[in-house]
Amino acid sequence: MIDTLLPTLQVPDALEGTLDPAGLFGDARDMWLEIGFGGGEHLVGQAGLHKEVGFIGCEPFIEGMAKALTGIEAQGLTNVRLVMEDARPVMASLKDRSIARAFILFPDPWPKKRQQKRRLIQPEFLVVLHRICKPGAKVRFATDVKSYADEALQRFLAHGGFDWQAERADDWRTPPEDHLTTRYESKKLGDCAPVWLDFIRS
Ligand SMILES: C[S@@+](CC[C@H](N)C(=O)[O-])C[C@H]1O[C@@H](n2cnc3c(N)ncnc32)[C@H](O)[C@@H]1O
Repeated sequence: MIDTLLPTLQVPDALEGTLDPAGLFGDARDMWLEIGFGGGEHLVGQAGLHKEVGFIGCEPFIEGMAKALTGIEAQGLTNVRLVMEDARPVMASLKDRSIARAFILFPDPWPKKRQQKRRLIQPEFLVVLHRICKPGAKVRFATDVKSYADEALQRFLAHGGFDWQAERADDWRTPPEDHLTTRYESKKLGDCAPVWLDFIRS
């Protein structure tokens, strides 16, 4: 059931591959997705700047959800739906080519070698991300962990359906002009300055 009154979204398993997110807002607007929005600073900030766009944010932790809801209410935003869940089943529920932009900002770094298999950016994750993104959709990945930056870049390019955005490929250490700083990013916990990888879904 999709709750259109509260800015939250429940996704039943039965919707696999069929949920058209544009329908959440009753029109054919572009839909942007943020995976692991943390406290929601970036999600809420972008939603305030782009009221014509519909946003879906996935974050399994209740503290982040509560923070984002507070921000949504404070700004009176009506263009955001939050899902308090692992993003992967949510992504699996979405229709092909239904997302115009996706953000994966400072995902859990799992820096130790034995933990790295838990990282979000896996080949099978990229298959689903590619399926749900429209051709030409922008996908932004950021991390401040060097081994994750290297691994994610290799995996995006190995997929074959994501082109590294040319102007950003020359300048991956400069925050993109349209970026809004996140809480985790400000903590500077990683082992390198943030790396910004912007891809275009081919
Ligand atoms: C390191 S924090 C970064 C949060 C935020 N993007 C920021 O930059 O402040 C990573 C976030 O991803 C969330 N997360 C981890 N696994 C996830 C998953 N499978 N789906 C959605 N969110 C996830 C965590 O709960 C956490 O809030």
